[in-house]
Amino acid sequence: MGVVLGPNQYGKAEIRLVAVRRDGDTHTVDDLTVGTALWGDLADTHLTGDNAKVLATDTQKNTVFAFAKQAPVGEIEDFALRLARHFTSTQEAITGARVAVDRHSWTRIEGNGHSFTRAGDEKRTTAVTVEGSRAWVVSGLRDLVVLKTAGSEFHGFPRDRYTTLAETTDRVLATSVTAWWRYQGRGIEWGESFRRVREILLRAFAVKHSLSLQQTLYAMGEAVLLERPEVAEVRLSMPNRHHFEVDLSPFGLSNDNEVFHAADRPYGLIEGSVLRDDAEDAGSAWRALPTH
Ligand SMILES: O=c1[nH]c(=O)c2[nH]c(=O)[nH]c2[nH]1
Repeated sequence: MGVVLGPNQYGKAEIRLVAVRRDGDTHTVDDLTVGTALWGDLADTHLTGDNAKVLATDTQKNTVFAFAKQAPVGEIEDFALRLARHFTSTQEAITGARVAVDRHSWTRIEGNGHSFTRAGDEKRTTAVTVEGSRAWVVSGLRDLVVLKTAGSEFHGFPRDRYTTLAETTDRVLATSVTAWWRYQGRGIEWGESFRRVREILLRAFAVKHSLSLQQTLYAMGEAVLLERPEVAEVRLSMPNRHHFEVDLSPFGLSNDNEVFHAADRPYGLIEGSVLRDDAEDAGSAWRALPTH
């Protein structure tokens, strides 16, 4: 029997970077979590411990901080592309790099140039992969929590001996959306595209009369692809945040779809991707994409 080294990569995960830019008393905060991953000719370190080709993960972390000083962070896609290209172009052994960035948003406290409030849990994300002269960009968002109190049904599912779930034609539908979308083409306005895709996802969630969260997922992905030519594929992960009608009959009260127990676990987890049938090949776009 022989043993060989399989696919591998290494980098620094969850680098917490906060960069403040000051324009007089008007300050801007870039609050990012950055992850790097490099791959290439790295058999030696695994097989013999020879580290001659291993750019230390500590150096990768330092590079992220230094880049934030040397130029404004700007759009997270551009920041990630600059870093990934730096690693692949300066280290001969490194043939590929993925840089993932989450942006945590801060909202200015009205009337004050240097005080902020955390805008909630939602994060804007990107994961950029560079191999040689090629680059792939997968951007998205995480923890966008949405809820609707009408326009959601769930029925017609099989009833076997273990089924207790009641059919419903009027339920509360809630989820925390994680979305990734893969870009194709050139000259993309990252910020504008992000804002438009986010709007489209929200509108589709709100407007689509839902017979299942799966149907809503497809409608959300489809809406993005119909309106945004720069997007080749959308992947969605949506936990079903169940809202169970509480039985108030022990208290002599009726419950006419008004009072719910919002259960946090377990939850249904509905995931899927929607793509153009003529999408550009995904190449290495999804390689090593962090899914947490
Ligand atoms: O939209 C839903 N999809 C399911 O697959 C499912 N399963 C379940 O118990 N409730 C729901 N709701």
